[in-house]
Amino acid sequence: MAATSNLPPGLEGNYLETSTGGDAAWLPISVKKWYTNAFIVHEAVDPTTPGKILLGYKKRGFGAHLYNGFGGKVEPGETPAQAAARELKEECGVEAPLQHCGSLLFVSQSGPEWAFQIEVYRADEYTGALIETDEMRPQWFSTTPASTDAPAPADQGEEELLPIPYDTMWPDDVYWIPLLLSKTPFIGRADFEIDATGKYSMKRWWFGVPPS
Ligand SMILES: Nc1[nH]c(=O)nc2c1ncn2[C@H]1C[C@H](O)[C@@H](COP(=O)(O)OP(=O)(O)OP(=O)(O)O)O1
Repeated sequence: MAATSNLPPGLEGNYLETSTGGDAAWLPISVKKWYTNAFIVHEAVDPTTPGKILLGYKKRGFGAHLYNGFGGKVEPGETPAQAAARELKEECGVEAPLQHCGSLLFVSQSGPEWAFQIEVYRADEYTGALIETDEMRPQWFSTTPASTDAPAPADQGEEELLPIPYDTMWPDDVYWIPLLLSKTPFIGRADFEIDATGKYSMKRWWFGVPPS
């Protein structure tokens, strides 16, 4: 991993680069808005009980038709941790002992002028019953990478899960979800351009982890 000399503007601290790309100039940051994103992850127990991650299919609004964690705006008077817990409950009905695991900065100039500061949380367990809401349809995915030859789960009443659907997620997710899964703290920044069809494409990105 490379040293931190190329940390993008808007990120601070001592971090080692894990991935970077794109050759556009970093966009200026005007208004920063705080958001949250929360994930439930069940670790693999053994080869027949692989790990799984809970994602939600966003049914409307920003990021509609993409799978993501559960989250939204931090409201005035709330801490990001409080907002993460509230959004998780509102969007899929459950409560969880969320732990902060990463901070992400997403910047775009085309469309509404925004810089999203997203605090990312993860929990190993949850309480309550998962429900589909107007905003999100929850779905479990396997955390076993699609390319490995791991055996399919044994037929013990366990549903067979699809791999994480990176093709139907924000394009930055593939760079930091593996860090979330391995419980490695992370930070990152990604700059986006919106094309004529309204699709966000990533023009420059950088992700990193603290030195071990
Ligand atoms: N590039 C990106 N990659 C990613 O993985 N998640 C992103 C992202 N850009 C935004 N998000 C997440 C953060 C947050 O969980 C969600 C946006 O939240 P919402 O659409 O729920 O926000 P709203 O403005 O609707 O807020 P609420 O009304 O409070 O839910 O999208």
